[in-house]
Amino acid sequence: MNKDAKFAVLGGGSWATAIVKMLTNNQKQVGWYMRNTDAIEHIKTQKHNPNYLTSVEFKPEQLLLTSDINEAVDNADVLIFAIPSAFLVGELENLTSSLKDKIIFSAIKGIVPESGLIVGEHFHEVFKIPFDHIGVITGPCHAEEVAMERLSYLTIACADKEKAQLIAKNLSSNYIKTNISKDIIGTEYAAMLKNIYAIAAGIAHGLGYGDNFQSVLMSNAIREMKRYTKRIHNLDRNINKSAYLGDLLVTGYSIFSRNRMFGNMIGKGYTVKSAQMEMSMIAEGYYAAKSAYNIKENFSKKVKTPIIDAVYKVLYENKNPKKVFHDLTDKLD
Ligand SMILES: NC(=O)C1=CN([C@@H]2O[C@H](COP(=O)(O)OP(=O)(O)OC[C@H]3O[C@@H](n4cnc5c(N)ncnc54)[C@H](O)[C@@H]3O)[C@@H](O)[C@H]2O)C=CC1
Ligand SMILES: O=C(CO)COP(=O)(O)O
Repeated sequence: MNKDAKFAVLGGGSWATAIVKMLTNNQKQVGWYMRNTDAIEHIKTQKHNPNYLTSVEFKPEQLLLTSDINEAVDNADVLIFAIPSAFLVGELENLTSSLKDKIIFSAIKGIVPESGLIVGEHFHEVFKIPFDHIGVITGPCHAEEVAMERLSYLTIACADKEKAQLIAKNLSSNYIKTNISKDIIGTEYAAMLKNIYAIAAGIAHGLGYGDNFQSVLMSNAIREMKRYTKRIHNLDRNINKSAYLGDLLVTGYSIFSRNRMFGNMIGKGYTVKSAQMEMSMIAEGYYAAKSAYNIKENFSKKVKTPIIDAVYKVLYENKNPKKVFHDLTDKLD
């Protein structure tokens, strides 16, 4: 593993901006691909992303900004994808450069809707990237708190420990601590599932349920996550670790969570469409609810997922949230 590996971040949203900030603490130069050419010009002249985490100041000479995905890929060894899952396939359609020998890390917390695969699996299946060249960057970590340099912990999962250590080292700083993990499948599924549970927490809040119920919801959510991830990939994992329970809690409770915010609007009576239009950011759990529901419907041996089912009914079957959550309360303990 080349210790001088060059990094590129792909994406122009809040998480990509936060990751670039973390990397610039350790790398002389970081590649940064985003579609928006106006934003690129703004970063070059005004030193900050005009649309996301505007308080984060960059040194433009440290950034290799480009709106050409191939240029970013060609100039880097390690590619960190932070494009929302719903737009990943569209972005990858522009790719003509080879991904062979590249190390691909996903910071995306979702399922690729077109393939129904988590991002690592998608790169493995579609681009034939070997699993030891694929990894996951997960939280609990909100981009907004990285911008404020509030102490945060990341988990870096990869089958190849050396690669996980390299990524961890390059993201670390006085406000970022890192753990490494081998559970690439489990951490990725957990990161996708917790977004659905955060939507549930938001709906419950919007409907007027209080903290007492929220804690029961979260307690049931972690058990549901454990059952689901075990059925997907039966590994002896400690579901109480930060990458699983920690990420569920921060997304379920934080004021920065877009998934919770989205759910809250639904609980308050917004339609799905109007809630999405109201938000200038992505709630991955909206897409994940459909994919996670469809995946588990195809499990040969059924797994009990009352919370995913409830969110799916509200978002995709246009069922009344009040009635669905009333029914859900009888299924929790
Ligand atoms: N924001 C956070 O704190 C964290 C986010 N993540 C994950 O990072 C991924 C990216 O999310 P954020 O950066 O937070 O999103 P965001 O909501 O901040 O930004 C959305 C991004 O999507 C782009 N976009 C919008 N429409 C598009 C289209 N049609 N085609 C291509 N791109 C389009 C926007 O230009 C923008 O770059 C998600 O999977 C999210 O779950 C993971 C950990 C923390
Ligand atoms: O993954 C996250 C925190 O770890 C971000 O969650 P939201 O997308 O709900 O803001």
